[in-house]
Amino acid sequence: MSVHDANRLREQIATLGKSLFDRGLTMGSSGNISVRLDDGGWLMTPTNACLGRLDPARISRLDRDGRLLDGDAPTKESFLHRAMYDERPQSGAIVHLHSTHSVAVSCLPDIDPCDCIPPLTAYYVMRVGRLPLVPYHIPGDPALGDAVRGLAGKHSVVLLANHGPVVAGKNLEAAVYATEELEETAKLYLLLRGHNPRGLTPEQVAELEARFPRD
Ligand SMILES: O=C(CO)COP(=O)(O)O
Ligand SMILES: [Zn+2]
Repeated sequence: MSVHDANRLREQIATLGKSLFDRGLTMGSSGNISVRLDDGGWLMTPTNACLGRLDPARISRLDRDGRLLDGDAPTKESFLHRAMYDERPQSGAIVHLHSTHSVAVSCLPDIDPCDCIPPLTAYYVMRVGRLPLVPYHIPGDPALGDAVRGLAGKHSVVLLANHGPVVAGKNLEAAVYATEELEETAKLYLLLRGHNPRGLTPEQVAELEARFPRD
């Protein structure tokens, strides 16, 4: 990958990070973003950085073993990102946010831990699919990496209990789209609780999965 391409990815992380932050999809210095590089390494947002005010030049660049090559120290969730990439060779980017409605769902006592949100809409099925819950861990716990390993092969999106979503995509734009779709569907799910909503049928879900396979 040329320096020009790596710089373009740094700019894209900063631009999309600001877009997510400006729309209130994550607050303060919460959340982190990473992109896989051609050499097997990664760009990751620095720890304690605000996604709304990233300096592209200070974004952390790690080698394939996770060693910092340049930029500020990486997110404390770098273990989590790397575990997800290990299981998903098809994924080129990961977004983790503390998006309010998704976090709210992650705190509910009665959700199905294998499938936290029912298939309410077509785009939710197309972008997210079945959403498993990862048991609570303290942020930055390396054990969180091990906890997602078992799930990430089958699921591009997982929900960390009492914390927030982790979303992989084939590229950063795809990961951001899936994050947005999850947050809006979490909002719909909360709006509809107690209303006995009519979700998509298994046949409708199967048709979407055949026509619009997720990566
Ligand atoms: O969301 C976060 C932890 O889960 C933010 O952590 P970092 O600031 O280390 O990226
Ligand atoms: Zn977090």
